[in-house]
Amino acid sequence: MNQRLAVLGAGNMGEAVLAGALSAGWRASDVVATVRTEAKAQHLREAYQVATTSDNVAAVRGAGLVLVGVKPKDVGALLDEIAPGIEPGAVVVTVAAGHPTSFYEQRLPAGTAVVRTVPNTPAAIGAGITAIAPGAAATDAHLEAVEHLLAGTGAVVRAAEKDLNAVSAISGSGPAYVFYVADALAEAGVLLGLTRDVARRLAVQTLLGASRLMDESGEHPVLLREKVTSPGGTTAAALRALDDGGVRASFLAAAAAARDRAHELGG
Ligand SMILES: NC(=O)C1=CN([C@@H]2O[C@H](COP(=O)(O)OP(=O)(O)OC[C@H]3O[C@@H](n4cnc5c(N)ncnc54)[C@H](O)[C@@H]3O)[C@@H](O)[C@H]2O)C=CC1
Ligand SMILES: O=C(O)[C@@H]1CCC=N1
Repeated sequence: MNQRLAVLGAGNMGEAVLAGALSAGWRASDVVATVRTEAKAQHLREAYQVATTSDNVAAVRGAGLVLVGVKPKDVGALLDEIAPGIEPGAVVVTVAAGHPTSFYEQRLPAGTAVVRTVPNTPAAIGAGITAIAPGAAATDAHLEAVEHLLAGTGAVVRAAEKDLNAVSAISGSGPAYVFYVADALAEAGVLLGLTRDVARRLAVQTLLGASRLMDESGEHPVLLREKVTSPGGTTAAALRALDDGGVRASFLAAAAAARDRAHELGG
């Protein structure tokens, strides 16, 4: 498989993967990204010195790695468009939610290796986590090539394809849950009379510090929570209010809703 990379749809995720590939050592001269607007093309050329085009078929010709970065609703038409241009031996890597690898295999030349991935937006700063799963024709060597492609975006884990919609519900959508909590915490500070600026800084730095503490200490979140929660103290009063509000149950329902929606998007 050659090292030429075609990124089809360089939006939030496509651009993050592109940036990660470059930071992992990919040569900009080996990358082409497809775009729909000249403004986006100019941004990509200036920020990354990669080639850009609006022609998906031209982009996949000569590419050993093809990244599908469009929305789930646009994947089918894109695959029909590029199928005649796919190089023998190319690996098609997708970030799109929902569609199983069989959806790609039915539309691409017989025997095309497909690797389905679930990334998340912290990939843009090299702090993401991506789960990858092979389609029917993808070998261990193909998975290793995708791990190399994604190395600059953060952690990469292998998963069974049947679990990818659950992964999407936890880590794919997860950053949105965290931003939701950050916003709610900051608004709570405003309710208590803090300025918006101070409330936002307190919320963001608290999430950052707590995340680093979980990571660096390796301690279970329950133990860390207990260390904050003095018997009869303020945190216990707050946690009771969260439980009364059904927050834990809401997270369970939210994850199940995201998993089910991914299944729907996959047709
Ligand atoms: N945003 C996220 O947190 C995550 C997104 N995903 C998946 O990543 C995919 C992309 O999502 P985003 O990057 O957020 O969307 P986005 O809308 O930012 O990016 C999609 C890009 O594809 C372009 N595009 C659409 N049709 C095209 C075509 N035929 N040829 C070339 N370019 C085309 C659009 O102009 C846009 O720039 C989706 O399938 C989504 O399910 C997966 C995990 C996380
Ligand atoms: O909301 C979505 O559909 C995509 C998939 C996971 C995160 N964002």
